[in-house]
Amino acid sequence: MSHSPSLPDRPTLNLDPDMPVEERLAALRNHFLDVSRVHDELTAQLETARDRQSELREEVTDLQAENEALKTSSLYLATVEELTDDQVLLKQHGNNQEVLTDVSPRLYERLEAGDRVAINDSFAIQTVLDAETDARAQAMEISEKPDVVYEDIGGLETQIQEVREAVEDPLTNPEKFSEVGIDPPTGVLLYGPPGTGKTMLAKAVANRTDATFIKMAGSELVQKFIGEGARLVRDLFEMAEEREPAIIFIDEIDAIASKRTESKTSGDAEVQRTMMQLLSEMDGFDQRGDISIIAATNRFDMLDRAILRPGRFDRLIEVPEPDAEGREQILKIHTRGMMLASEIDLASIAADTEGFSGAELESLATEAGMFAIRDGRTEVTRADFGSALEKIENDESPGTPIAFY
Ligand SMILES: Nc1ncnc2c1ncn2[C@@H]1O[C@H](COP(=O)(O)OP(=O)(O)OP(=O)(O)O)[C@@H](O)[C@H]1O
Repeated sequence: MSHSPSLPDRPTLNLDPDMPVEERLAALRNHFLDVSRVHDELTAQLETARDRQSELREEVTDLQAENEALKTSSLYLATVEELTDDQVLLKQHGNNQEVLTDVSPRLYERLEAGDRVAINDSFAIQTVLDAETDARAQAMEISEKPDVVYEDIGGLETQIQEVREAVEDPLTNPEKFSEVGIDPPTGVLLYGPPGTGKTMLAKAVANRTDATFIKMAGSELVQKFIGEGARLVRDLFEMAEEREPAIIFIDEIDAIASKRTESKTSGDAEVQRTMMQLLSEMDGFDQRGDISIIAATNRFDMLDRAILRPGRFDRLIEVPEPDAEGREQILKIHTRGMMLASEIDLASIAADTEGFSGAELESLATEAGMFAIRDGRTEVTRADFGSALEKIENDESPGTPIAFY
């Protein structure tokens, strides 16, 4: 939309010195009138521009306020039920509570019944969710081809083998299963401590099978999108169907599938609904074709056993902390691109890092590299790894159960 109206023509004055005085005077008078008219026109245009400027300023202030509000708090989702003269009737998702709320004129103009909006604790509308900001897009991470390959994963040969059998084979050689007359596993659950490579395994199998990788974090389902969990789970499976072959990866599944707690708060009911939706999606799963589902958890002990029944997450794969050999392989992977001094023996660093996860070993290598940079070197030495170990040890809060030798 353009707001620059065309400028009036500049008045011209032709004075012939041979003209009689009266004619020249008349020409000058006309010119004066022309100039005054142009002046009035320009003044009017200036005023319009000023009005527009202050409108835009107001819009910026509104947007800044919206932006601040969005940054500061958790938001709840609601649907616009009805627009009254100057208020909006909303129905909050999750608890179906109906509220009448005031909105700024700018927002009011944008709203229609049926719109989904994010509201704060005092039911003020913070934003209207359109196609791009829809929770569905925000809650899921979709990647056509994740860039992790099996060779990037250290110390998990058995787990890689198991994941290949349980996920890769059903996608690439489904006849193997039909010939033997068995159903491939429905869901695979990877469990083990944080940072040990569970997400990497899921990404690598998606890379290998050219499947779309769709990740959703269980905690986000119930914390960030309050009232939306069940719908997002439904969307997740729909999205996978649209993009098959696909691998659905639900990280932190314990957030939606924990054993029931004693308390009966509305939060629990919401988590429960999300889990029920997941179970019903999985139960209707075998007609879905080329979709695999992998979940991960650090809290196997907390899981509701209902999700482990046959036909649900019926293949469990433990992804443990790496042993010394695993740590050496992981260090090898994460120092691949580094120039290591010849004195460095990764096996001995592996021996010194008992209790480290893959993610921690990766930070160790990065820290060692940082020490070399600080010292103006491109080659990384054994001493850099020593300093990195010390730094990580000091950064750990007291009582963190990581053993250093
Ligand atoms: N076995 C491994 N081999 C190589 N790198 C690893 C390994 N495990 C972890 N890493 C490194 O740590 C990072 C985090 O790993 P990943 O996200 O796969 O862990 P996770 O088990 O899914 O953790 P969380 O349970 O916290 O989600 C990886 O990007 C990788 O750089």
